[in-house]
Amino acid sequence: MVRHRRDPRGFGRPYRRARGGPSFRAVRRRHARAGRFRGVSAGLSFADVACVRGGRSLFEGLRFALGPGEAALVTGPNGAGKSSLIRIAAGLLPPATGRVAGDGARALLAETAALDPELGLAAAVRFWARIDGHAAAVEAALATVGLEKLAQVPVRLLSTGQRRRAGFARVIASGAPVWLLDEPANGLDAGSVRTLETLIADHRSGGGIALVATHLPIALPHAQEVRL
Ligand SMILES: Nc1ncnc2c1ncn2[C@@H]1O[C@H](COP(=O)(O)OP(=O)(O)OP(=O)(O)O)[C@@H](O)[C@H]1O
Repeated sequence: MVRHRRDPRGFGRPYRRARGGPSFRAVRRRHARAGRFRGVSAGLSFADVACVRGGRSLFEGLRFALGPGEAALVTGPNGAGKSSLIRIAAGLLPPATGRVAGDGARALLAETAALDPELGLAAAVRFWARIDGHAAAVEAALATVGLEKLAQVPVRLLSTGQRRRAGFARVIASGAPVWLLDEPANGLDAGSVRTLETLIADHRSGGGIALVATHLPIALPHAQEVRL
């Protein structure tokens, strides 16, 4: 007899494992983890923000507001200022004018993963997770991005896509409700992009926020579009 179990993500239909897809237990675990922001307020807003770099105005009057479970997709041609916008959101670059406000810790996935190349992967991610007070979250974060078998491998030996996923593990392990993702799909194969989309969806369904700058297609259902 086939036992149908309700989809743990609450889609109201039985969970059917796709070929090569995650097991029921894995999905349920991931979903439970993603639910950790319920009841915690998260927010991110830009009010009339302008950005000037090297004396050149990149954008001005930028406004948007994200609440729990929401996402924004930042798009635009090369040099439009997508990375600059993410850096402003992360507090690494001051806006020329306007105000950025929000609730909850922010985690940044930038072009470089900022992981010590000489350390083993788990140790390198743990370095940041400790600072964020979530050292115990590293193992699960590596498993979530499918890198658990490479935990002892020095970061410098990882492939481009693996390094990207390692950066994502760092974001997950931070426990921050606000994710700032700069070109998260760069270097990822098609399967890893699907995983990335699922992780962002899980994060949002748990009340997290995602601000995503990308020039590659990423499915972000019901996201606001910020076009530069
Ligand atoms: N530190 C800096 N000093 C001066 N100008 C800078 C600095 N960093 C970036 N810029 C300029 O700001 C502009 C926007 O750069 P940014 O990286 O934000 O664009 P982007 O939209 O992310 O581009 P891409 O799609 O190519 O990644 C570029 O013209 C870049 O040369």
